Amino acid sequence: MKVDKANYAVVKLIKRKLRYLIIGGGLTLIAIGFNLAVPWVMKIIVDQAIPHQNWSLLLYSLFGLILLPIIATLFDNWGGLHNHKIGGFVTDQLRKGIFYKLLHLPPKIYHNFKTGDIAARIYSCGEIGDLYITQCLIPGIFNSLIFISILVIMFIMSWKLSVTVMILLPAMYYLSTKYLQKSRKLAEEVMDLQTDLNNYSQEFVSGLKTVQTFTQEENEFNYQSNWIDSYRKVRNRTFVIYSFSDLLIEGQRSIGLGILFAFGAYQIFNSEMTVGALIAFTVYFPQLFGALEKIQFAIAKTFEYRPKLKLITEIIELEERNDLPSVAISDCSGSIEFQNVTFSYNEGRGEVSDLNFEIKSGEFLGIVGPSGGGKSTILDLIMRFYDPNKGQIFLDGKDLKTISLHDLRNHISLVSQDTFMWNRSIRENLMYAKRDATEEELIRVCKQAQLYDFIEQLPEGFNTVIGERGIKISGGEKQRLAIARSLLRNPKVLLMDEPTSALDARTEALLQKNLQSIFEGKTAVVVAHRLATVRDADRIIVIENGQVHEMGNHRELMENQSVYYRLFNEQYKTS
Ligand SMILES: Nc1ncnc2c1ncn2[C@@H]1O[C@H](COP(=O)(O)OP(=O)(O)OP(=O)(O)O)[C@@H](O)[C@H]1O
Repeated sequence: MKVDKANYAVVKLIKRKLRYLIIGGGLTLIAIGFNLAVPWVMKIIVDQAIPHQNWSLLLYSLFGLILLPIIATLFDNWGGLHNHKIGGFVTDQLRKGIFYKLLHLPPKIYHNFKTGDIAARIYSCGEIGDLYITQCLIPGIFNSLIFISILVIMFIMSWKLSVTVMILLPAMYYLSTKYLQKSRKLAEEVMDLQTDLNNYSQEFVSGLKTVQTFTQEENEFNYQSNWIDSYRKVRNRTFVIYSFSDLLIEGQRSIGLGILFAFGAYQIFNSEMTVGALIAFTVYFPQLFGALEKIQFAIAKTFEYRPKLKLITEIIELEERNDLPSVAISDCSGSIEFQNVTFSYNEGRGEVSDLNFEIKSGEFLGIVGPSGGGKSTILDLIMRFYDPNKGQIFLDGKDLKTISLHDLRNHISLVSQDTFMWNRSIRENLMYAKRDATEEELIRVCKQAQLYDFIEQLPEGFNTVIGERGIKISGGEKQRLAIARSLLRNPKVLLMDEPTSALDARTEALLQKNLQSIFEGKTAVVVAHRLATVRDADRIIVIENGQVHEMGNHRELMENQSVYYRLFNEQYKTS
């Protein structure tokens, strides 16, 4: 079997636990030895102890017959424990590998994966380690040893009968592997369909409200039904293939045993073989077939798990950021500069181009402009979720790429449009930003974000659990919670993307009043559609089609009578 990149990753992991493999292997080999001795003892009883009425030999042999399988099982399980540890280790390492990689990948890469797809890959790690390695791969290797050992013993007992077995085996093996190839293809199909189901299930639950809003229940149900039907058909076909190979193996075994008895009897008639040897052969033969079955099973499972393993290693081997050597920054004043910055998500899509502007330390900068112009992209570039295709961004005169990512994000905090909250308590969600925050700090930031009154009314207060993605609190409360969480970090640079879009007019006005104190000593960059949010900003940048269209404070921009003036009048009229 070709060792491809995916298998190589597992081989590398197994190598790290070589001592388990050696100890487990040693113990299993001892178990194999004890097991293989059993038919030989039978031969001694039939050929020597019974004909010569040798009672002491019979007694010792009987002891052997009873004890050998028990001791073999003991060693087998002991060895199995070590193999199990290897499987567990591989599972853990693969899972940790995926989690670590996802935590460190830039969004440009992980946005290409679907949630269900990733969940399926994380689940598959357990199958690879616990099922594949412990129950297929390692037993497959040991059964190859058993297979060879039995053949050697058989040759010692009767080479003629062994040659008969050797002729039978390849023909049987060829037939079975033909079916295994078919099952490999089906396994890949089942895997693809399973991934689709995972993705769909995740989307389905999140989209239930939308389905009901647009009365699409029937269409969605039909879509699911078609999917479930095709999945069942593939599963059925897999079952038929597997059942047929079972039938094939059973048939082969029976025919083989019949031929063995016929030749064995013939050899006994010609005094070329003893009855004891034939009895031993009849015990070894099923063992030989059992070993072959397990080898076949291991090969079949290798085909089944290879695509899963490939999907896992595909994530683990993804390139992380190709950063320049970074420097730590313990303190920063918070000045930011964009120099000839051009960036696009995909070829020519979602572009911001040739951005040149400076944000002074302590300045309150507003960013406004039509939807899709590139405002959020600017914030993401400052956070280094993306890097410019051309040009540079500086923090305190240092290129962002040269600053340690950890330090950069310690000094800069982002309240994004799509705030994510864990299904945990308000306290835990807040303390996500600062693990050692005191009660006083929590209260202070919640007051600043106009959230404290709301928390005080809750029976559980800070300990209220807010549901998945914060579903149990309103959009506006979630937004204020996100602001409070960011403030807890006391960042030098505060980036806010539509921080008041979900607030009612009164709460917005209250928060607005607090902005001066919130922004004190910080550089603040606020993206807003509602121009009132940034009206008091020191400077406002108007972004249109990915470019800086105009810049100035509210009064200057109004005098300009350009895009800002138009937007302001549109809002003024509508309100
Ligand atoms: N992850 C992404 N992949 C590809 N294109 C993207 C991605 N995110 C945004 N875009 C595109 O980039 C452009 C700028 O998006 P951005 O979110 O920066 O605009 P915006 O000015 O903040 O818009 P809005 O005011 O509606 O939030 C848009 O055309 C958008 O479709």
